[in-house]
Amino acid sequence: MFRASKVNRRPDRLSTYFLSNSAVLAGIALSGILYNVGLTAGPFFEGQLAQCLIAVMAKEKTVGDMVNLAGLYLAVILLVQASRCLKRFWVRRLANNTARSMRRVLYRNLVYQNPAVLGLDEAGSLMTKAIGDVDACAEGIRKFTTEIFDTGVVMIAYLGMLWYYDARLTLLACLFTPLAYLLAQRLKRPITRSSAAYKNSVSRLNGMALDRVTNALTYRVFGCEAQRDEAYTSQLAQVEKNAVVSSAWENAMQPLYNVIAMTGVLFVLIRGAQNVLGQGWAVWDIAAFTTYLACFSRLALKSSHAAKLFNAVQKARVSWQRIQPQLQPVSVPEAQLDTFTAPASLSVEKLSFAYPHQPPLFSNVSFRAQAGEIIGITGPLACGKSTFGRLFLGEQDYTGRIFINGLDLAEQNNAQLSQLVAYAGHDPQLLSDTIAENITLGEAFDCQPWLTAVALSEEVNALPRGIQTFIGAQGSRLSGGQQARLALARTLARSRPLIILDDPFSAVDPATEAEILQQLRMLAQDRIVFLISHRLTHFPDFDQILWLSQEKVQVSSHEMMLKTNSAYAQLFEKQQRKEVKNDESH
Ligand SMILES: Nc1ncnc2c1ncn2[C@@H]1O[C@H](COP(=O)(O)OP(=O)(O)OP(=O)(O)O)[C@@H](O)[C@H]1O
Repeated sequence: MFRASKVNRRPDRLSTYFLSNSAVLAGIALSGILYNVGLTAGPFFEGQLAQCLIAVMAKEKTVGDMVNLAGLYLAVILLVQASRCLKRFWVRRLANNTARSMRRVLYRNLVYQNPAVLGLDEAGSLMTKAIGDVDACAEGIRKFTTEIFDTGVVMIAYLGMLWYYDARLTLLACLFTPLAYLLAQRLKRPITRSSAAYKNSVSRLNGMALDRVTNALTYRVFGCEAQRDEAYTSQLAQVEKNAVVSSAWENAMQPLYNVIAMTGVLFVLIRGAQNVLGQGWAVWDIAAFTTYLACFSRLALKSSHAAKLFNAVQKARVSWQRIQPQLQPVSVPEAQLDTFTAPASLSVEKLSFAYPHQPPLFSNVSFRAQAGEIIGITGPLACGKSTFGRLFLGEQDYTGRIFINGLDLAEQNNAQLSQLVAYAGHDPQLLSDTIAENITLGEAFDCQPWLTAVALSEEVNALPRGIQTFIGAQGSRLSGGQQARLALARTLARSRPLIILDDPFSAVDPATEAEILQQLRMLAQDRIVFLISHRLTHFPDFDQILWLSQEKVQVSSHEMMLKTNSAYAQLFEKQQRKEVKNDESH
């Protein structure tokens, strides 16, 4: 169940992630200001200690005064460091919350996207790449937030201190800091470019690794392993090259920023000494000189960090730009409830479909069906049987209308559609999880009746871990027939008015097919079933037959089809003869 939080409303805006963490931000602000303003206590106490030492040597103060001062210094530093720990904790929490929110939005967007888009983009690798970007973004947010305080606030505090001691000297000595920023601005482009090139090459490499694992068998069978190896190695070399360039741009700049920002120290030493001698713009003692020098060097160091922060933000921006399009708001159901209670009804009116720039696959399909009916769908090879079934999943636009239980399918969103239609396609699409989890998908119900319905319970119960058996990636530890039956169990377990089964028995032997069909008849008494198949063995038992072809679309009973549709009659009789021959040969 997903709550309609701020993040769900505008997940494509970076500010959303900050706004939805206002309490955490308040914690960061409080501890951050305390820590960073407290940092100026360091130079102040160092100056006071230097002055005190001189006074002790001149016998104007005692060693006890010095120890008291050092004790106070220690207490203040402890307080400052405690604030630092708190600030780090809150910043980490902000990054974790952001990463979690982004991952959740990403996951939902991928899962609720049009399945056709998922098919094209390989959802798995898309997700892997996107998660890498989410992590980079969250890390960017963490660094940015940290540096806003550890660099921004602390620099203001140090500057205030310097200004207090000698405003004119501060202006002169700090002139070099903007120069370091200017340089950072100029180098923005090559740093962004090299970072983007590196990230893209890593993404491509990840995609190739995933492709090699997924299609390992195909590459082996077709003898293209060496070719794939070569392509992978060359991409790996490219990644290494890009990593070196990107890291060189990032790291080589730091010493340069440091040198530029520290140049002002020359003025501090000369004019500061003149101040102590009473010949400068201000009148200083040793404490003031020590404090000013310590403050300035820390400020210079911090300003060079600011340039580094800028690079980190640039990197995070590249990642953000890549994932932002995948973080669009989506409408998601409040809860996945089984809403179907009434007996099913279906009305298909003048349904026509053509893929873009292609002639119509079928035109003007019209028929009605009532609860308990099984409709066999067949036709010549590649006539559009699977496409017809998938139209009910809202994958493609069609002309004509489809009503399920009186609801116009075209007006339903993906979530509503999922409540009306259950589907099992060619590809079982099994999860790398247990048998039970593949049926329940996280819901709490008994999966035994569904295993029985697909004639799988005996085989599963014979396994040492029964329904808790892990089936491996894409069900690789099951046979093809077992995979198909498991996918079928998952589909049947969903109480939906329309069940679409696309060639569900291609990997199942005829006896098991007959057993499952018998079960299906009982289970689907209040539902409508589409059974898409080339194999017409059980079509005589079905309530209606839909014949699909470019030339002719026909809906009627099996008997009528035999009399009026010669193509159907020929196909059926040919299969009958083959089955008789097979029986005789056994
Ligand atoms: N996404 C697509 N874009 C364009 N054409 C497609 C697409 N998917 C399928 N086709 C084409 O549409 C036609 C029908 O495909 P479909 O898979 O629906 O037929 P089918 O009757 O189920 O096939 P089969 O007899 O192999 O089971 C085929 O010519 C196929 O190449």
